[in-house]
Amino acid sequence: MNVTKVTEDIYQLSVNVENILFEGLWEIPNGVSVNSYIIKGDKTAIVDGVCGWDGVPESLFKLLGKLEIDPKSIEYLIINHMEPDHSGWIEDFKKINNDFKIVCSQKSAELLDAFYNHKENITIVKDNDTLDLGKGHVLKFAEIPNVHWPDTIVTFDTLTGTLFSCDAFGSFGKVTDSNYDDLLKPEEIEFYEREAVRYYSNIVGAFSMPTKKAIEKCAPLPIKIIAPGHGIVWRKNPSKIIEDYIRYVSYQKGPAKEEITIIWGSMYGMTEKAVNYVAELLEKESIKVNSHQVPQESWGTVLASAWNSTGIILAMPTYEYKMFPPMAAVLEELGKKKVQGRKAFRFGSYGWSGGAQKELDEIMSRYCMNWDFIESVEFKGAPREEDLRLIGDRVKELVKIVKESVNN
Ligand SMILES: Cc1cc2nc3c(=O)[nH]c(=O)nc-3n(C[C@H](O)[C@H](O)[C@H](O)COP(=O)(O)O)c2cc1C
Repeated sequence: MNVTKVTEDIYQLSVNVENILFEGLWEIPNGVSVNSYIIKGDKTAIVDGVCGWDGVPESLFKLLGKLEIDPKSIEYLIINHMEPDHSGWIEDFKKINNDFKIVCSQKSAELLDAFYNHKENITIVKDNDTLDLGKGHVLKFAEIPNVHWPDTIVTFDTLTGTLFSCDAFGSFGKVTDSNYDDLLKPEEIEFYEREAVRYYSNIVGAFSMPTKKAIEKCAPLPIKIIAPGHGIVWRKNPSKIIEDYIRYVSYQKGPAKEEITIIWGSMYGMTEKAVNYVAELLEKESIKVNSHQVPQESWGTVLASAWNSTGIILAMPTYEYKMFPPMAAVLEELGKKKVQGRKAFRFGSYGWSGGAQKELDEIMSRYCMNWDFIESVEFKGAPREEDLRLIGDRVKELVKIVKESVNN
């Protein structure tokens, strides 16, 4: 647990979570932080909570003691959204203070009842409602539904210009007590940028349109600091994470970066021979390439690369008259996350009937993915010289199309 000062009267309590699948599903090789904030006016408020506090209430007492905060003095608990990674601690919080008011959206209040059977002392807030904590800390609220739960709000401290943005502007990656952009080295900022794409594509990406609306809604606020529910706090250059998020939103429909992601699977190495040929060929082209074998690599990793990439190469054989199953699973997930408008090419081996291509076409159409494909190459058994040559020509054509579409 890290306890740090964000700015005058505002503190962050943050916990790193590791060795779990986030949402029970997404691999987080570099962990994730869950951040909570305390605002000390004449009255004290806590914004969101962190799940997984150990030894509550003792450890929490100790931490709040460090900040010279009497837990019983916390008058307001502001719930930006009810997802249990931020709200799962309410029961524990009640152990240290049972006399507090909850501030949240109408939808959060309904979820609070459903998840924790809590109905008392709730103030419902809507767009532009305010809460005066004293000492100039007037908090203003804005509803940003579906970023990423339907009940989500952001809380803005008008005195310090701090936006408590919940899941918006968040990233994966565990933090230290230097989790502020002004305290991090450029390579550490790059690390969090990679983790932000992974977080965005895995967790928020399906809600890119609501995220776009949320960014537009927050734009008029005089934001000086962005304090998200996950990842680092942006104090020196908050516009960096806003601009990054604007890019991530736009990547959903493409074009994205000048990158190609190869997603491939192979049972007996026939398709793999052609994948290796393509990988060697691409080394000579000046374009960034990510290559992921399924099912060996996780959905989350594949999705993060695909989100960033304008070009996608799919390579898989036919399996029981359909596509190699882990490829179908990954592609369905890309479809559900609405990864659209990619420039793409597919090749793969078959034994007798084929069938992979038919399922690929069905998935593309079912999820309205709108990928622009160069004609596929299928080969029986092992790829011959002429198959590899044809595949190579089409890969070069893809590189050209990707570059043109990014630079137009
Ligand atoms: C379990 C299994 C099911 C298969 N089903 C089909 C099929 O329905 N139609 C077909 O044309 N080939 C089928 N094949 C043959 C493969 O597509 C062929 O062996 C191909 O070369 C495998 O490529 P890979 O080594 O890249 O996995 C199947 C192979 C296996 C092992």
